[in-house]
Amino acid sequence: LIGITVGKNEDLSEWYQQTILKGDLLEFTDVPGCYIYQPGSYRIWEFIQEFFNARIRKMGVKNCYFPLFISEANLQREKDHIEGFAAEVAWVTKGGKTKLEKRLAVRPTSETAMYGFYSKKIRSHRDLPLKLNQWNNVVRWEFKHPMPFIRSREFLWQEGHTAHMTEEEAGIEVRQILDHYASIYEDLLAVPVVKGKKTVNEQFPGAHYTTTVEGYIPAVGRGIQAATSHCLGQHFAKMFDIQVENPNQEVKEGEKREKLYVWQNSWGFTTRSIGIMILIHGDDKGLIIPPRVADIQVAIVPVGVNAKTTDADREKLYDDIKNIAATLEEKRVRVECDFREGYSPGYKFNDWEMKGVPLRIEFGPKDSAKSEITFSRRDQEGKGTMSLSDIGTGIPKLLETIQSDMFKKASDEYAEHRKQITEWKDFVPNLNQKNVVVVPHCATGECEDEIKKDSSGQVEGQEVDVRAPSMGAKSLCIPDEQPEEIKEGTHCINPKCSLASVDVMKLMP
Ligand SMILES: O=C1CCCN[C@@H]1CCCn1cnc2cc(F)c(Cl)cc2c1=O
Ligand SMILES: [Mg+2]
Repeated sequence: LIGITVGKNEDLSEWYQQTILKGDLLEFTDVPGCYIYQPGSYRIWEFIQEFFNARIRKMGVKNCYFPLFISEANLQREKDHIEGFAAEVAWVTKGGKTKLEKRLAVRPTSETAMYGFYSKKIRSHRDLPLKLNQWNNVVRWEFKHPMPFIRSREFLWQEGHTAHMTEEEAGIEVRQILDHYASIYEDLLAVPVVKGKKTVNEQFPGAHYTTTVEGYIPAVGRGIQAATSHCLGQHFAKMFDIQVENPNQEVKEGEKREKLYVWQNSWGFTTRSIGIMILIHGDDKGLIIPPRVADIQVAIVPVGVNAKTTDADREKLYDDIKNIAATLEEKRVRVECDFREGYSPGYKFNDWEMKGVPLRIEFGPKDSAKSEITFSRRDQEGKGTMSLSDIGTGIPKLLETIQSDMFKKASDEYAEHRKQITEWKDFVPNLNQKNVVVVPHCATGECEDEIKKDSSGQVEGQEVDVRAPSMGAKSLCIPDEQPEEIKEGTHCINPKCSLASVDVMKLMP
């Protein structure tokens, strides 16, 4: 088992592929864009599910499951919703040898699979709010170059779909969910994100507005969409006839109540999050898994055992190691004792490093004599020691320190590469320095397109975006956190923009 043979900054996509394969997270198949999620990555997905399920349960969201296949009639219910997506839809046209009367779409997202049911289920305002979520897989027949976790033809996600009496109530939930998404990234995956709103160009056409959390991949030098929470407005309610009588209307005897369309939200978080975590935290030795999502948080490797070691001594050493593990497990630390025969400690160290295990403990006769352990953090060079009597409190604390140090390192790097500029002359050069920029912008679509055009060709030398060849700078979001004041008369970053002054700053990759 050899280590990663290429540097992360030398050849990112080769590094990434070796890191996820040798880290036993994922395996390729003979179907392009479809991957095997090995236990290592599926366990991370389970941590995310456990965390998010607890949050949404408190909000009254219930999990459910809708069919994988969507009739063409249903998919077509919302024309402009899918006209831009038609090329991505995968179809089933045969059952065995039998050609299907009507072909069936494999769900690319479940609005059209769910909202016919919503129309039936929601009869009166008393049926509101309706809040359903499903954990499932979706298929989108992407033609851009696939990248494991980041862009695949099939991926796992959760998709939440809610219906509310008012726009205000819907708006509150959109933001609550976005905060939970930010919390999954920051508190679980140690990945910093910027919360904001998508511009009209970048939002999902079926939405009233789209909020988003945007990550940043230092190795690529570009931002990445990390999760979205949309308010769909009444758009789908009109399409699927989801309406209730107005409960607040004053009506005279016998007068009919007016009907109101419900306000809907939909929100999604995908396995792309695992790829983002790998790309941000990994180093030249491969994976680094944040302790809160590490299946194995501590690997204990016996050292100083050799041919001269008597069986009795080795048994004694192994018993001591089992006691160390028991002490840690009592504190709910996830431990693995590596008693594999026939492998050197060095081999084992390399193996656990490639699997990204955040903390390694070595224990041998010398440590035993001093009643201490020797430890190595995966996120930092060097070794430390800790007396056996302290490990029950010291190791859990050390794991929490590793978690927060990983987050701080990534946050500092994101902040370092997020430049606030106001002059067009600084725009392209900053992209070339792997920065994302916060710029004054008029927020019009035309202006955005012009900037994209004016920053694509000229950006030679910019790292090729591992996700897709750079098509120029597209906007990531209008950050919630706006600079305290934007000086009066500040001009849109686009020198050709005809508007006099602007009042928003936008994050551009
Ligand atoms: O992003 C989310 C969160 C979770 C629920 N859905 C929304 C909107 C999804 C947009 N979108 C995204 N991709 C799509 C691809 C398709 F082939 C078709 Cl037919 C539709 C879509 C599509 O509507
Ligand atoms: Mg897409």
